[in-house]
This record gives sequence, C-alpha cells and structure tokens, in this order.
Amino acid sequence: MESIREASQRIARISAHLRPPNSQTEESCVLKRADCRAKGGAPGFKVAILGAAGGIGQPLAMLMKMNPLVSVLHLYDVVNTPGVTADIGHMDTGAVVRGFLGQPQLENALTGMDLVIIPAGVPRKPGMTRDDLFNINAGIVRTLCQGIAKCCPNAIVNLISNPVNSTVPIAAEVFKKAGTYDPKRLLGVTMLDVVRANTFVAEVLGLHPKEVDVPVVGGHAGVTILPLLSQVKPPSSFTPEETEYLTKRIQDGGTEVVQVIFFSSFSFLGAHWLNYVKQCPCYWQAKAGAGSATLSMAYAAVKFADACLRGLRGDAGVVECAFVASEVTELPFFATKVRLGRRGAEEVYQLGPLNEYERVGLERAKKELAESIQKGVSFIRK
Ligand SMILES: NC(=O)C1=CN([C@@H]2O[C@H](COP(=O)(O)OP(=O)(O)OC[C@H]3O[C@@H](n4cnc5c(N)ncnc54)[C@H](O)[C@@H]3O)[C@@H](O)[C@H]2O)C=CC1
Ligand SMILES: O=C([O-])CC(=O)C(=O)O
Repeated sequence: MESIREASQRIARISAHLRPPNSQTEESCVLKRADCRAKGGAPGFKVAILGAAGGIGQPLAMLMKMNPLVSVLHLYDVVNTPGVTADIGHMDTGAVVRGFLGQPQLENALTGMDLVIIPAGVPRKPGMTRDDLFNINAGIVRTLCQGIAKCCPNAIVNLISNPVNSTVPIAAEVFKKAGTYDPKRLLGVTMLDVVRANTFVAEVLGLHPKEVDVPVVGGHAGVTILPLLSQVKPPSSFTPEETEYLTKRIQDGGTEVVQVIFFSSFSFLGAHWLNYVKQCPCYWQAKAGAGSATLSMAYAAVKFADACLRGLRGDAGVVECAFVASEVTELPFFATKVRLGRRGAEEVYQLGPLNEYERVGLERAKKELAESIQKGVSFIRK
C-alpha cells in the first residue's frame, strides 16, 4: 500500500510536469528552457516596451512580436506582465519575449536594448486635457528615463506618455543630468496625428488613406497639433470649410476617442438645450471614462517603431514626423518630418512654405508649446 507521504510526493511530481514552463515554475520541470536547442541570437533588434500591460502596451506588444525586425522583445510594467508575456510568447513569430515586473526588474528589462518604447502612465478621462496628466506621468517618465540612462544609454527612445510636449523635455533633462543625452535618439511619438490626418483627409478627398501623406507639425496637444494641408500629397486644394473641419478634427482626434465632440451640430438648440445634451452620458463619453486611444495608438506606435528600426538597419529615405530637439523654430523642441537613420533622427526637415491659415496656427501652436516645454524642463531642474 502507498503511504500518504509517498502519494503526496507522486502528486507533486505529476503536477510539476503539468505546470506551464514560465520563469516561476521552470525549476520544477523536467525540461528547462536553457536545455532547449533554440539559443536565441537570431538577427534583429532588441526592443523594450515600458508600460507593456496597458491599453496601448498590450496591442503594441502583440504587433511588435509580429515585426520581423525584432529578435528580442522585453515587456516591462508594474502590473500583469507575467500573463501578458505568457500570452504573447505563444505567438509563432520569431521574436523571443521576456517579461519584467516592477521596479526591481527595470534594469534587466532595459539592458542591451536598441529601442525603448514608452507608453507607461495614466490616460485621460472625459473633461481632462493632456496637461492634466503631467503630475502623475512626469514622475513615471523621469524614473524610466533614469533607468535608460543607466542601462541602455545608446538606445533610441520612442516616448508616447502624455503630455508628450512636456515628457520629451523631461526625458532630455534626465539624460543631460546623466551625461548621456543624444538629441537624435529621443523622439516624441506624434505618429497618431499623422495617421488620423491621413484618414480624415483621404475621406474628404475620396482617396485611399495609403495614397495620402499629410505632414503634421508642432506638438501633440490641441492647437499645437498643426496639419499642413497646403503640403498634402498628392497636391490637393481644400475649401475654407474643409480646411477648418479637417484642422479641428485632427487637433481634437484624441478627445473624440475620450469623449464624443459634435456639439456644433446641435448649436441650433440654443445654449440651454445644448447644455442638456452635453450632460447626457451617451452623447458625451465615447470610451465612457475607460481611457483614451489605445488601438489606433498601438498601430501608430508600431508604424513609427518600424520606421526607427529600418533607420537603425541603415535603410535609406525613412522619413516620418516626430517631436524632437529642433532648430526649425525658436523653440528647443518641435515636431516636423525627420529622416531616421542608424543614429536616430539624423536630419530634421524645415517646415516648408505655409499659407496664411497655417502661419496663424503656427503662432498659436508655438505659444502653447513654449509653456509646455518649459514646464517639463523645470520639473527636472527645480
Ligand atoms: N503620444 C500619443 O499619441 C498618445 C499617448 N497616449 C498616452 O499613453 C499613455 C498610456 O495610455 P494607456 O495605455 O491607454 O494607459 P493604461 O493605463 O491603459 O496603461 C498604462 C500602463 O502603464 C503602466 N505603468 C504605470 N506606471 C508605470 C511605471 N512606473 N512603470 C511602468 N509602467 C507603468 C500601468 O501599469 C499600465 O499598464 C497615457 O499617458 C496616454 O495619454 C495615448 C494615446 C496617444
Ligand atoms: O487624447 C489623449 O489623451 C490620448 C492622445 O494623446 C491621443 O489620442 O492623441
């Protein structure tokens, strides 16, 4: 007869075989990961996502796992990375996926990375501006950038966390303090503005979005988002109404996801009834307080990260818009088209000819941008 002790030892042996081979249970498995014949080292780039368990982070991680230029994908967050890593790690694409949880694992997550993408931080709720996120996200970005300065100072950084107009100056100041700042390697991600602009302009022109290229300059918040419709490719003309509609819709694209904006169509109701409509939740909240753009942002982030990786690989003619250190205006940071190469944003392009509408927009954008940039700089220098 089997004793209770022998029976429990047998059950322990069986359950060790049944557990999934993640980092916590690997010890008890017969076959360890290290014994497997795949030794890694496939050609490609090493990419870390910080904030990988979030609304943007998860679809972004999935899309980066599908990118053939990525050989190693590190997923870091302060919550839930074991589950997200196990899930994405089962996809039968080439990149090796590793998860890192919490501050003590940040350095391991970052060591050896070629590209670090940062969507960590809180998103907007209805009624908030991006600047309202500053108090929480500034500290998060500072900590993560301190880690980058220490563990992968030569990595290209794609900064998504809002308010981008302030978080990019924060990152620059952290890197300056650490003595690792290379302006070419720090890029604020404004790609979603371009993605939206291409979509909305294509709709107005009756074209496929892939046929359209709209430069969007300035920054990434409200009036600082400045689409240059006079430079749209293919060359197109717009009526004043189309220009006004497109500019506003591109500038308010983020808010349209957080909360529906179509009150102007109700203006015939008068102020009293308009206020009533605004209070109605089904008209007011698109994501009902559950956050901001995540899926289109993950798409845009991957589009931009892929461009950075192609630049790192040495591909010629990789050009995208990004919020970078710049001498295009009197401001220290500004979004324009940049050429991406082995060292990051190797060339920052000038604005090109603007029409009167765009010149007025540029002055408004610069005024707000100057304050947001200064706020970020002061946060570190104070
Ligand atoms: N640049 C752009 O075009 C866009 C920027 N955003 C911004 O991206 C950020 C993230 O948005 P969502 O993914 O929707 O938010 P989310 O709340 O769904 O995800 C954020 C993730 O960051 C993690 N996180 C928080 N503190 C962290 C830390 N210290 N270290 C590592 N991870 C940390 C959270 O645990 C969470 O998983 C927000 O600031 C949002 O405003 C959103 C859309 C577009
Ligand atoms: O609007 C937000 O808060 C998120 C964002 O930056 C965008 O969707 O463009």
